[in-house]
Amino acid sequence: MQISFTKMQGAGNDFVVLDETRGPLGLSAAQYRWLADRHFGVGADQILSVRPAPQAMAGQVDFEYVIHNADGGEVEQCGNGARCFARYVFDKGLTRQSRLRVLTKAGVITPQLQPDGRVTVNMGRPRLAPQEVPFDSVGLTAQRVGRADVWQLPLQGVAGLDAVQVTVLSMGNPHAVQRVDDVASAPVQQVGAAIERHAAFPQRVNAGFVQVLARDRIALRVFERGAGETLACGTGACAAVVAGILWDALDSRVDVVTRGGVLTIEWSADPACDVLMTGPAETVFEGTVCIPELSD
Ligand SMILES: N[C@@H](CCC[C@H](N)C(=O)O)C(=O)O
Repeated sequence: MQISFTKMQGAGNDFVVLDETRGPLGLSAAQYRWLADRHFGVGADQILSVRPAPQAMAGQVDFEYVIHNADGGEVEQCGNGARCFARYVFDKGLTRQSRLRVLTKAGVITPQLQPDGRVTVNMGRPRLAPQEVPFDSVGLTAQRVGRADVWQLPLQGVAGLDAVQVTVLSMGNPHAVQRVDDVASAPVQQVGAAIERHAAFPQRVNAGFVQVLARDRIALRVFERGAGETLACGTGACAAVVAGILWDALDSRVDVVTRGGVLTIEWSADPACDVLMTGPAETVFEGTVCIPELSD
């Protein structure tokens, strides 16, 4: 099957974007994996499928978008992807609105194109209750840091560590955030992979490593569920800032320095309030590709 695609990136987190506004392409998980493969396919951290608003929600949302990780699994939310999505539908002439209501698996988000080319997305409220992550805290102990629970997560000797301390929350997708002294030398690969598949996270988890540089600036690396370490993770940046504010280590507007660029996150510290994320979203190239017949 031959398909057209657009390659995009937001702070170096890269995407293959597929236009499914005229009907679903019906790709299998193996075909998503193939598209994401950097050696045999196009190469991406995630695949974004752009769909029309479902009929039952016409008038309430403008579009729907579906996210698949590089491992082929469908997931709930993607911050950098949400910005690329908004840039894509506007630049392709699929809408003339600069503010959109977009249905995702985790609910409705509202991206807004900014005059400087960046995109701000209202990512909704953070979900802090363990069952909403989901996070199975049975048998684990927590300590209170500021207003956050910091859980002792056993690792059984991964990277020489018995346990790591994480704050757990959902931005529509699950995150476990830990504070480190030096993010550059943090064992993100080994510890991130162990946290991603830790038994306490029944749907696996994205693992964030945060170095607090100032009350309005952090450095962040994220080992993403289903994709490994990426150059930036938008929901990971939101989760890190929410955790840092709850630890009383950050103010309400924070620049997040990732390996691929800077994202600005705003949150008022009220759990009922939404998190705002602002950052870049750019098209890299367009192409067509012949996808092999692959089933799972
Ligand atoms: N890169 C994304 C997050 C993509 C999904 C994530 N790997 C998950 O499995 O939840 C972002 O920018 O938020």
